[in-house]
Amino acid sequence: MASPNGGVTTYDYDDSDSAAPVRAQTIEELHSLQRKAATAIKDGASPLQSISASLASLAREYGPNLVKGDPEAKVAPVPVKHQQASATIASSDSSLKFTHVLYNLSPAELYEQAFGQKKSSFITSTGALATLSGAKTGRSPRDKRVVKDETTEKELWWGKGSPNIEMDERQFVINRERALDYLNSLDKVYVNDQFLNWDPENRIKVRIITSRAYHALFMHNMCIRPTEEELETFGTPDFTIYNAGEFPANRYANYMTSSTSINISLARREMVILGTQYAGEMKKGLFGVMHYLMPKRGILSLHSGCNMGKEGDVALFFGLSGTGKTTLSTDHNRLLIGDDEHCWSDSGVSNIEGGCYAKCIDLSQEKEPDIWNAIKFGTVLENVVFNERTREVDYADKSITENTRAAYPIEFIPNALIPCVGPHPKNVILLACDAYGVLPPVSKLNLAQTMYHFISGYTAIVAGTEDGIKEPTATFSACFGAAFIMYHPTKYAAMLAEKMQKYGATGWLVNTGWSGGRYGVGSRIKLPYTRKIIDAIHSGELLTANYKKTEVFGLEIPTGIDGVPSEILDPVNTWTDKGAYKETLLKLAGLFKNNFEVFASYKIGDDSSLTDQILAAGPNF
Ligand SMILES: Nc1ncnc2c1ncn2[C@@H]1O[C@H](COP(=O)(O)OP(=O)(O)O)[C@@H](O)[C@H]1O
Ligand SMILES: C=C(OP(=O)(O)O)C(=O)O
Ligand SMILES: [Ca+2]
Ligand SMILES: [Mn+2]
Repeated sequence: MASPNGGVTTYDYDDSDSAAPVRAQTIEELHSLQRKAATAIKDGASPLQSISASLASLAREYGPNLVKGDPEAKVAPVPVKHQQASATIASSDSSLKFTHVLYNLSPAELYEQAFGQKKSSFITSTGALATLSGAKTGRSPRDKRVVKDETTEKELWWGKGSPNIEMDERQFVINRERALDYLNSLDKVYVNDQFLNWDPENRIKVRIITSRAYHALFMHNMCIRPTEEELETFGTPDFTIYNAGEFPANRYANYMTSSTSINISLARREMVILGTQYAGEMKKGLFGVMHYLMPKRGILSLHSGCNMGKEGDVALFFGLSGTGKTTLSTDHNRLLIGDDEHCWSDSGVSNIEGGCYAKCIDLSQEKEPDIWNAIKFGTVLENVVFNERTREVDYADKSITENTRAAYPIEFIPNALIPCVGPHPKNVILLACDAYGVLPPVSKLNLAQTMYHFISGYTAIVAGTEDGIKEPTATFSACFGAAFIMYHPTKYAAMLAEKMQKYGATGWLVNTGWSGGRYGVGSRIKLPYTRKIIDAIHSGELLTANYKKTEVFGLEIPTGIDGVPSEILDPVNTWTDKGAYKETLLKLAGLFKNNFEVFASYKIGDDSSLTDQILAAGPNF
């Protein structure tokens, strides 16, 4: 204590002061006082037994020697009971080894695990967990394989344009065994049991088994978090992910074209990941599964963000990765239902996930305050660059990738609507990030045009989200998410048309991409303008505005919107070289026409007049 006298500082080293001493006699005792026993997951064998079954080789009756808890905790292993039986049918040395299972750890525990595990995990100045996903910083769609069997051969979309590249059942179980052998060879694995879909009647139980603590935290944030009671009665999962992404696929195996492989067996209800640690692979993989399961129940799965106004008006934001679903659905004046994956059933909309996965390249506090503030303790920051000393993140830095990401639980957004469900949508907004700069910032669509553009799914793939993409590249991604759909696009389109008609939703096409010239010449439409456009859609202002029709694409464009310079509403005004504009417009129209040819022979819905109208809703030139 500082002495009040003469400015001389003295210190009191007396041990016999009045402060109560801690009630510990030894340092170990003191440490044990620090942590209060948690009531969390019971030590009972039931989740372990179920995990053991998940991790079992198909050639053995029992799983590996699993034990709950961290090996570092140095408690004697108490293996799951039936494991003892496996000793009698032990088939290799690996069955003598114990693998510790860390089950549904909390974010704080996962932070500590991540720090111990990798040199690449750090805490940032705002408390987020910054980490690296390794060699892959985006999805690898060319390495996705789906088991083609008698059922899926008939049911799924295969061939040109389809995301489903086939593999057989045999190769699936070989890859599964490779992943399991890797996971079982580790001292510890992380297991999360969680849910998908906020609609209680259509909730799916998922289990994620992974070698990396950051993957477990990512899925903790992204899937719906069970309560303790829900976990006790969790039982057997409906779908399991084996994430052995740190270990490569065998590139000499059948159907493999690289050491990265993402495999889905719908019959086995399993996904195996080898050779990629990009976390988005898990969430988007499960999305594919929902695209299979939900339509079977008459529920439409949507690659869209979703929010709701104070009056209960719901809007969907369809768009391929990086086109603005997360940014535009996270709106301070509206309730966030979800940023990426939804279901539309007869009772309304529901979010599939429990969290958001925002791109954070060039993130600014001013333009995206809610996302900015969500980057705090518990949030996973993938592949960002930060100051070595202050640990402040530099969101402008693309040294690792342009696809830097933040994954946070949805309740980190202050106006999230929990549970994440809402009534039937009023507005269906198709986000197209046009790298050619010729699509209007906003157009009102009739039903046939909405279907035409939904099936076309024209946009740019922005740099980084997919392996090998270095700059915005024009693409047609059916249903604005062709990489994730399972059935033919027209199946989803017919369902969307039926629901939009039934519930009277209005379609809009919003260009969040370029204006005043193509990528490299023009510039990206300013986010504040896009926000004003979206506001005018929500408020109903755009329903009653004055419209004119564009040439070639025949789009209805408003002549004025509050807060948006009128001249940008018609893209021709923003191009200095009008000849180049027309040429580019025709080029894009030609691409649309070519792309749609494969869909021209499909009937959409029961109403064949709709099919004709959709065909006529494309560009005319
Ligand atoms: N006019 C605009 N509209 C929407 N997003 C824009 C616009 N201009 C720039 N952006 C940026 O584009 C990115 C959109 O990404 P995001 O919302 O995460 O896409 P998605 O959720 O569809 O994958 C964000 O980084 C956002 O800041
Ligand atoms: C996570 C992804 O998508 P989105 O940008 O739509 O969230 C992705 O495509 O890897
Ligand atoms: Ca003292
Ligand atoms: Mn998103």
